[in-house]
Amino acid sequence: MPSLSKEHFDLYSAVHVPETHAWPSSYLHDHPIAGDRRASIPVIDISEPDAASIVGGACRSWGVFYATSHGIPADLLHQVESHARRLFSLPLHRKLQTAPRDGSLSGYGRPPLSSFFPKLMWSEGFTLAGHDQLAVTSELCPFDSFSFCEVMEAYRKEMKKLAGKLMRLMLLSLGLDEEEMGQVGPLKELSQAAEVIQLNSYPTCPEPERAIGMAAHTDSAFLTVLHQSDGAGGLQVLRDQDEPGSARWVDVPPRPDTLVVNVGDLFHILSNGRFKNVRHRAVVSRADHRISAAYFIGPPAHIKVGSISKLVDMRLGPIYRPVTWPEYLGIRTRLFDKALDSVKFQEKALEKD
Ligand SMILES: C=C1C[C@]23C[C@@]1(O)CC[C@H]2[C@@]12CCC[C@@](C)(C(=O)O1)[C@H]2[C@@H]3C(=O)O
Ligand SMILES: O=C(O)CCC(=O)C(=O)O
Ligand SMILES: [Fe+2]
Repeated sequence: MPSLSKEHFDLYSAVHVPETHAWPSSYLHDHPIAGDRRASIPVIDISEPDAASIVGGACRSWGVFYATSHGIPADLLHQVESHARRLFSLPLHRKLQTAPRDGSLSGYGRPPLSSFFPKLMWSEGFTLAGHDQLAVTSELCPFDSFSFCEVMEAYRKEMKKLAGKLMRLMLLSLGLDEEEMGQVGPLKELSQAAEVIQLNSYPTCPEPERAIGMAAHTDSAFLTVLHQSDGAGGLQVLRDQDEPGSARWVDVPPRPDTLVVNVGDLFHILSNGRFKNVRHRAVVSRADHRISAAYFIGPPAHIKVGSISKLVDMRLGPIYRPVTWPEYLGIRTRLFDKALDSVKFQEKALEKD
């Protein structure tokens, strides 16, 4: 069993933020927090007839929106959340027993972005990827692994249907017709799509102004659908489309009956840069133990994602070279924030270094 070193400080009983988890204020306050009402994330009823153009507008300008009429049963969302709470409330040594092994992504541990920062984040994660879910969870909680796995599998299926609808709206807004949509892009091999569920736990923090729940990043997949528990919230997105130097963190608080949808790097590539791969982070609070469940959808492992040819200026060519999701994840493991730049045609040299 891995040892319980200070690397695995128990966040749930903390009365102060140790140095290992104290982030420099220059990092935490790199941009101001938006205070004005204009900075509010679009809320979109995705069942409306004109949803595609509104979704397209939100993806271009924000890279994130709230979806209503999403069709995921409220009861399922509650069950996912309560199973996640129960999982994270297990003793640390039990959770560590499920740390990913033998190349698997699934299990308890720090998300990959953690290795790019000298400080630890005020959160715990549990990743469920592909068909190895059951093995991991039956080891973790033998007493109720069946219901945990059933709930997560039901969640995955519902989320996949929703992701299909969302990607259809996004592609429609980019000018693809029904026939083109079936031939190119994420809908072509939807049944084989790669999916990952990431459960995140952000325990209450005695000094929230010194810690970060999840450091700033973009997601790598096509898109992410996020359910967050009620309460103070914590998700923030970087709004950076105005004049240079005016970027601001905007709160994305929980709203009843809505899910948060954000554009990932691969949809940014697919749209040849039209959709914003939104940078986001999670802050923590003194009062709320927050849970989030992120669903990521990407192409099947063997499919290369390149820009849709209709969206490419023939004189300039595509901005990015085509990549598979596993290849791109590998690049991110080495370059993190610079991964997208490294697959830009103009900047190929970076990745060769
Ligand atoms: C498929 C994946 C996407 C992800 C890396 C991972 O292998 C599994 C966890 C995902 C996650 C969740 C937290 C933020 C993030 C950047 C990270 O470090 O781990 C994402 C990764 C991603 O979007 O690339
Ligand atoms: O918990 C959140 O609000 C953000 C989680 C997130 O960004 C992720 O899992 O990629
Ligand atoms: Fe994320």
